[in-house]
Amino acid sequence: MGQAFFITGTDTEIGKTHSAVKLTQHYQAQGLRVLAMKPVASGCEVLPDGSWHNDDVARLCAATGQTDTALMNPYRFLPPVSPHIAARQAGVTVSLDVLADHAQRLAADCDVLLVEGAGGWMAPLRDDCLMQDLARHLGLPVILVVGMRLGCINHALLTAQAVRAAGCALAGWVANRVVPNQPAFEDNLATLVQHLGEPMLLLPYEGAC
Ligand SMILES: Nc1ncnc2c1ncn2[C@@H]1O[C@H](COP(=O)(O)OP(=O)(O)OP(=O)(O)O)[C@@H](O)[C@H]1O
Ligand SMILES: C[C@H](N)[C@H](N)CCCCCC(=O)O
Ligand SMILES: [Mg+2]
Repeated sequence: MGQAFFITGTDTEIGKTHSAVKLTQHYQAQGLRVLAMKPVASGCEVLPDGSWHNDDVARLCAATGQTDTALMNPYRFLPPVSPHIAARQAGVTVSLDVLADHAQRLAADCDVLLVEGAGGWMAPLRDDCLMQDLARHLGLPVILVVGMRLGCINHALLTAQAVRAAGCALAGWVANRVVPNQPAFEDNLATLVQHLGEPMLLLPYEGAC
């Protein structure tokens, strides 16, 4: 069994999936076999042929070559809302043990497993369970994706502090440029480096990708 990481972010829609795809390519370039997991996907659609589609699942599978979406994404919900609300509306209770079982099966089959959370570190999975509880239950070191834009220093440092307070290891962070010209980008980056160390990856702004 190889390495596995839990990918969290400074917010929703700041590039966790984008970064997971880039990390996948980064490890693949080293000759490593990478698999991905999206434990809970809210914001799905049913296609005309009756199959379910979720953007994150599709992008991760395209990057890794996975086809067994039920294994890598055990819980999927239609509305694009917080997982705990989507699950409640569907009458489903998200089980950390089920997710750990899927993660173990995937990890056994690869060199690097990337598990992408939903939303940020404290996005709820149930009324009594946050994303951080899943990361801790899986026992995974955490990669923090920072969406580089105004406000991200505060969000990044709060998240890093919360990761450590939860007893999880912060394995590293990714600087993901989500806006084309962040004012004083270099100074923002230097401040994050001062507190978090050098990023694992620095991802450029790619326009609408
Ligand atoms: N470096 C980048 N340059 C340009 N666009 C980006 C970049 N990173 C992310 N985006 C875009 O921002 C949007 C959100 O990115 P992404 O889906 O990776 O976020 P996320 O954190 O995974 O969101 P969620 O919480 O829904 O899982 C997407 O449309 C994506 O293409
Ligand atoms: C639907 C969306 N794209 C994400 N997958 C879920 C974001 C959950 C955020 C919860 C919150 O912190 O308010
Ligand atoms: Mg995502």
